[in-house]
Amino acid sequence: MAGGPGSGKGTQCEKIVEKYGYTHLSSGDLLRAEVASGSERGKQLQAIMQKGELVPLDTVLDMIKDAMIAKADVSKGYLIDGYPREVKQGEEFEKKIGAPALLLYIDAKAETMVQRLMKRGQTSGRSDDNEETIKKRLDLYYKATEPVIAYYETRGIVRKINSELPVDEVFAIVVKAIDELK
Ligand SMILES: Nc1ncnc2c1ncn2[C@H]1C[C@H](O)[C@@H](COP(=O)(O)OP(=O)(O)O)O1
Ligand SMILES: [Mg+2]
Repeated sequence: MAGGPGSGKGTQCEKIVEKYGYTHLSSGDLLRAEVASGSERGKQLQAIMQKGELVPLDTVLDMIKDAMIAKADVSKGYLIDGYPREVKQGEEFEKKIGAPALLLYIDAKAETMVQRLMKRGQTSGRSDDNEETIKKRLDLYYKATEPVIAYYETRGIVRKINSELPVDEVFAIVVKAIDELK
């Protein structure tokens, strides 16, 4: 699953997990868990995320891979949220893990994403949900992450989802895209 910060990825993932029982892996959540553990690596990650930058590729990919392996026996499938963030991450994922079956592209306007993040920032406790970091995250999204979508478009696995709609309407489109796969 791809989409800008605040586009609604986490919200839709939660609903997908509820309906399909897939294993949800959010690269952001994995990284935040590492930060919360207070480890040395967590401290380095915190500094990078606070600036709205991308953490080193190998760190994220190893975390995702470990989490996938941990669930391999019981998983009905994996839902990966917020990764790849740049084309290089996508290429490495294919090499180390495999090719994804579907890319859900959760699409909202920049203005909408900023509004949602500012609102989320009132309660999320996320140190990157502030105006300055949000702006950097959006810039980075347009620069680094949008090309990822073009990369997967050439393989015909991208389904673009209009995330300007209310949550349940967005989810109805998501369900259609997933069910078409089966
Ligand atoms: N379709 C929608 N309509 C209105 N608000 C939405 C929405 N989808 C998500 N939101 C809200 C929930 C959150 O407070 C905020 C960001 O959503 P999120 O799921 O945390 O985004 P992401 O994981 O892509 O950063 O926007
Ligand atoms: Mg999220």
